[in-house]
This record gives sequence, C-alpha cells and structure tokens, in this order.
Amino acid sequence: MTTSTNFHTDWASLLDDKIEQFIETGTTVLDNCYQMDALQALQNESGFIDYKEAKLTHGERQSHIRGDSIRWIDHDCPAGLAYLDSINELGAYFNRTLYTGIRSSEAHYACYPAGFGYQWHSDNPVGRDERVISAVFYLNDDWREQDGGQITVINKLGDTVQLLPKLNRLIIFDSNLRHQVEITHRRRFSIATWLRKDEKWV
Ligand SMILES: O=C(O)CCC(=O)C(=O)O
Ligand SMILES: [Fe+2]
Repeated sequence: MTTSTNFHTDWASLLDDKIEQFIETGTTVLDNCYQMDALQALQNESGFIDYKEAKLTHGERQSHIRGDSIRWIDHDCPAGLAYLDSINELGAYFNRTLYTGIRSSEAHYACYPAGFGYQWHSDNPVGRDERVISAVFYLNDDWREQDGGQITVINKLGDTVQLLPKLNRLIIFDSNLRHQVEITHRRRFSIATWLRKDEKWV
C-alpha cells in the first residue's frame, strides 16, 4: 500500500450473493464498495490531475466515438494504486470462484465533459481477448437520472442493463459484452478498470 487510506473491501461478502447472476448474465453491480476516506482520496486525485486526451487503439482521438479524457493509474497516483491493490483482490476472488485466470489489472481515471459519451464498443479490440472482466468505478456525488451519463450494457442474455454513474458504485461485466456511455449532462468522473489474463505491462 502506498497510502494510509483504507481501501479494504471484503469482496466475498459483497459478491457471494451475486456470483450466480454474474455467471448467468455477465454483469453485476456493487454499491457501497469503499469507505468515505478512500472515496475522497480517489475524488481528489481524479480531479487534480492533468488529463491527457483519450486515445483509441490506433492512437487518434475520435470524439464522435468517445469524449473522455483519461489518465492511466501509475506510480504518481497513490490513491489509484491503493484502489488497484484492492481490485487485484477482486481478481483473486474471481480466480478462486470462477477460475478466470486473471493475472494483472490496469485502470485509468476518466472525465467526460458535459455533452459527451462513448459509443457502442467492447473492451477487447478485434482479435484480442486479454481483458477478461471490465469494472467501472464511479466518483460522482448526487448523480440524478436527468444528469444522463448512464452506462448501458447488453448482457449475455441480450437484455439491456442501464445504470447511473453513482458515487461508490462498481459495475462489473464480461469485457466482451457491448456497452456504451450515454451523453452526460454533467462532468462525469470514473475509473475504467480491467482484469487481464496476461502479465502486467506497467
Ligand atoms: O465510464 C463508463 O461507464 C464506461 C467506460 C468504458 O466503457 C470504457 O472506458 O471502455
Ligand atoms: Fe468500455
């Protein structure tokens, strides 16, 4: 741990009741993941960092597809690293319960300005499958329906799941599922996170 902030979360107690749902649908949502000091540390770090422009895999921003600015979590982000330590515990939980073979994680802060979203996509580029599970954690106080910015996921059964990006909420889904971010009407902060089956690259 690189910070004294408390990021401890008992993933089994949050997920044991939902794991059947995750197997069946490829999606689940957890609320109240962390304590207030951890949330504040993440909010603080996400709001005071210099965002780089989001890049698609071919290296060019396409704001008609995605409108977020991102910053990858690295050694300059102590709260983000503590968050990733806890996400690695989540990966260990999935490996124990579902034999997912997760070996690394990666995450970036993202900020969507009002008027932007992220159109339909899946998190593995065509022909790749290293990302096993996607998890998006939200940092937005008092988010309301009229603020927009919902994440919409088509689950394994073909049903549409739509959720608000509320503070302390983690949405977890199979990285191959298609999803989008609806146009947000307020500045929207999140941490996009992936559990991967290959070795860490940072
Ligand atoms: O912020 C979200 O709700 C999802 C973001 C996303 O799909 C991505 O960054 O790949
Ligand atoms: Fe995505």
